[in-house]
Amino acid sequence: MKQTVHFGAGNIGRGFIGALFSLSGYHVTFIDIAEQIINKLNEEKSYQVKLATKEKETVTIKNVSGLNNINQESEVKEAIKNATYLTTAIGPNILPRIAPLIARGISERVTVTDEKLYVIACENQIGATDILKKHIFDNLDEETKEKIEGRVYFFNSAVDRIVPIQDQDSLDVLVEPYYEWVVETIEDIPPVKGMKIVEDLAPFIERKLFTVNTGHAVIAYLGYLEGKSTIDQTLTDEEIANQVRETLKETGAYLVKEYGLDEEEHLNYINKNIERFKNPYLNDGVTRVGRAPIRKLGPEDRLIRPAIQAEKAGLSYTNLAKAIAATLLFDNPEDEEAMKIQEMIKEHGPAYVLKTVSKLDEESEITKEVVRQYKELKK
Ligand SMILES: NC(=O)c1ccc[n+]([C@@H]2O[C@H](COP(=O)([O-])OP(=O)(O)OC[C@H]3O[C@@H](n4cnc5c(N)ncnc54)[C@H](O)[C@@H]3O)[C@@H](O)[C@H]2O)c1
Ligand SMILES: O=P(O)(O)OC[C@@H](O)[C@@H](O)[C@H](O)[C@H](O)CO
Repeated sequence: MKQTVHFGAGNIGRGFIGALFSLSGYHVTFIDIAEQIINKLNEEKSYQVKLATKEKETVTIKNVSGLNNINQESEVKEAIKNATYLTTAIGPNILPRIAPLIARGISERVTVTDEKLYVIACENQIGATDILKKHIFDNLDEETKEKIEGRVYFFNSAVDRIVPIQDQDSLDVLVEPYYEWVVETIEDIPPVKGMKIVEDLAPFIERKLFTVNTGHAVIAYLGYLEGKSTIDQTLTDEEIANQVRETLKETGAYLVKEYGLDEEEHLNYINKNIERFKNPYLNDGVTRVGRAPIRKLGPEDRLIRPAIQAEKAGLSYTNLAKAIAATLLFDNPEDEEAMKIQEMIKEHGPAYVLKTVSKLDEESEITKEVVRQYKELKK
């Protein structure tokens, strides 16, 4: 049986990427640090992916097993040796931590086989596979780096499926019916059901990140401020729903200009995504969607990059500025990054966060607008 290795047996790992490989005839070895999930995968050897619809359709995912990357290094390296694909859905911040083990696995693999290995990071981050590749290469010797040529391939990708936080006692995963997985390559690679191949990922990842994730962030942060708990519940608030639409008009104007998208088609894409957010069966929490605000305020991420690009293109970014201001007010005590931001604001003020986290000049027009809106929202 064909083999694949997937790092991160969480929501997207089990509910999307691992499931697609299993349905394409692969045995999926999930690698994770969560001992409970790994044990369950090895005991139960299958799980259900349940659709968040009225009918609650389910698909059984078979041929799965698990390994712990902390205490099963030799087994993980063996799995990497035998795999056709190596994918991740672990969170962008974790990529540097798993890279040394992947590098050791690849180093051993290229001494025993010439078979091709395809590495794809499935994270909400522009160029995530490039970043993972850099960390892997930092852990390889010169000889291995040369050997990798023509044997190990790295493809960037965009991954889209809303998967909320799950009941931790079961391997089953509730997912929305919609999905899109876009992979950038010009190589002729082994088929995987549901994987869409493109030559240029930029319009796909930016369209996804700056529509789905920007829209999601607006709902999460404004919803949190209003004391809402889920995304669909927040969207019943007319004012917030309108704010989402206005913000997506701003990112849309940039995307249409930058990538020559058809305006009407893009408006349909926005509307389709707003409908996805309204799914009442997902029960997706504002704190999950708003998680890790330091990452989300990064210069290349869903809020800052479209604001910078809009400003450069002479387009409006006031609604994006409001979303950024709301992010600065996300004070969820259970979110480590939110707490760090709150401490920074307390000591140095909001402009300092934008300077250090988002790399925005304190005197920039975007910073001034965000700070103005921060003060308004705080009232
Ligand atoms: N959930 C979604 O709706 C969704 C959709 C598209 C993309 N994504 C992206 O997919 C990625 C994963 O998100 P998720 O929602 O599945 O998160 P998750 O928290 O459900 O899953 C992450 C998994 O990684 C594991 N992990 C953490 N640190 C690890 C380490 N050092 N070694 C091994 N395993 C480790 C965790 O135990 C967990 O099982 C993120 O980049 C996210 O942005 C998520
Ligand atoms: O995963 P994050 O933290 O980057 O973003 C939170 C959500 O917006 C995200 O997980 C979406 O549900 C997902 O990107 C939909 O494809």
